Amino acid sequence: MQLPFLERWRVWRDRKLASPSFQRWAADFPLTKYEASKRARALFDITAGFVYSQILYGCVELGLFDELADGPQSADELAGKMGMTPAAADRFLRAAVAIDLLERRGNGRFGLGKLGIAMPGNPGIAAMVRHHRMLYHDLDDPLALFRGELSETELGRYWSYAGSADPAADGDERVAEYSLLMSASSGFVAEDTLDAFSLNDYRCLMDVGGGEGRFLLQAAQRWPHLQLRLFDLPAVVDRARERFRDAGIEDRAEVFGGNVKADPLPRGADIISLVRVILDHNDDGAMTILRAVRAALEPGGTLIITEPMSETPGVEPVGDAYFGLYLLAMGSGRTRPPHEHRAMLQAAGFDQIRFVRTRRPLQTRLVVAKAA
Ligand SMILES: CC(C)=CCC/C(C)=C/CC/C(C)=C/C=C/C(C)=C/C=C/C=C(C)/C=C/C=C(C)/C=C/C=C(C)/C=C/CC(C)(C)O
Ligand SMILES: C[S@@+](CC[C@H](N)C(=O)[O-])C[C@H]1O[C@@H](n2cnc3c(N)ncnc32)[C@H](O)[C@@H]1O
Repeated sequence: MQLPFLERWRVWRDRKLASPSFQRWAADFPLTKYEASKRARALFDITAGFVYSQILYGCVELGLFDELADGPQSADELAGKMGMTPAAADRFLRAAVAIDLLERRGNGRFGLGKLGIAMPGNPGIAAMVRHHRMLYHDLDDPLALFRGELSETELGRYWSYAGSADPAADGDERVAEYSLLMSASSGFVAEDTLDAFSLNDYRCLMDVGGGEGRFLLQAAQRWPHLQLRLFDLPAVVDRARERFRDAGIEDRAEVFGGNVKADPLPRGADIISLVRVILDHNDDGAMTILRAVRAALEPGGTLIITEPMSETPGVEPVGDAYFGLYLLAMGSGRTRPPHEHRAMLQAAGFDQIRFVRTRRPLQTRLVVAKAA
């Protein structure tokens, strides 16, 4: 069959672009050389990505960002703390400078660079970086992961509920680690969501899959009239209860332990939140959760879903490449594009579905819906 004209033109163009002689020409020609070098650099950075990640990991493991937050130091001063010879320390520090984690200062000293500067104030990022060792391990043979040839993955073990037939039976030690990581990293998600959507007109917020309660703690601070409820697996809610006690809000915050896929949710909240919850579940599980939420709301009650999504303009690699592979390694769930969220919400009995702009769509996107 003859291809349409546009397709034939694309085939011709791609053959041309693929040829090394054209690439050499394009790298010299004034009108194409900027784009040519941009593309070469982008492919190089993808190739080198793991190396850059390991440098970041090394900085975090060595506590370099906190160490240098108090002022710059030389390689000689840092070498002992890094457990390296001064020459090795110098090589490591130069590598970190090259990717903007650190910066050269006067007298051969090293300080925080324009990317590293964000690290000391955001300990959640360091926790995230550390736990990526498991992901790198699971991705050692990416095709084996896609072909389902790995009998077990490190991330699957870590996120115990992901592969568990009865997640509510999981013990304390299995949930402690991931709950802490989520709590440490939930700052941006909670802040950006609550800045984008006011809860001023609501009476009772129930956070389903609320982890250690960081989202509710932030909501409690902003809206002192709000009653709070947290629903999560039994071993997780024990940790949330402690947090609420420490924050002195135990009289406003009730906790409920259970399995959202099997147990009915308590009724009475006029708004329910699902924060980084739906993406963890395959379509059947996600629909079960949405239906359980619908059943817990009166008609007109509100649901907010806040999580990273697929097909997010400007940050496409985060939804599809990063979380796509992360969730595959975890053993369940996927990021979904907005139109799939909409269709699932409609099928679960919601209407007036709207997407609300968030500050950093890379971290989280927000959809609001009403129980029909
Ligand atoms: C000074 C002049 C001339 C100009 C100013 C220039 C300027 C604009 C400077 C800005 C400086 C500044 C304020 C920088 C701030 C930087 C920040 C806040 C950086 C934040 C970085 C955040 C990162 C790297 C977050 C990473 C998050 C990750 C990897 C999240 C992973 C989440 C996972 C794995 C979640 C799992 C949950 C599950 C299981 C999927 O449900
Ligand atoms: C990715 S974490 C998000 C935690 C928190 N919302 C946040 O953003 O930091 C997913 C949460 O859902 C909870 N969860 C997973 N499966 C569940 C189930 N079947 N029933 C109740 N909670 C569940 C987990 O225990 C965990 O706290």
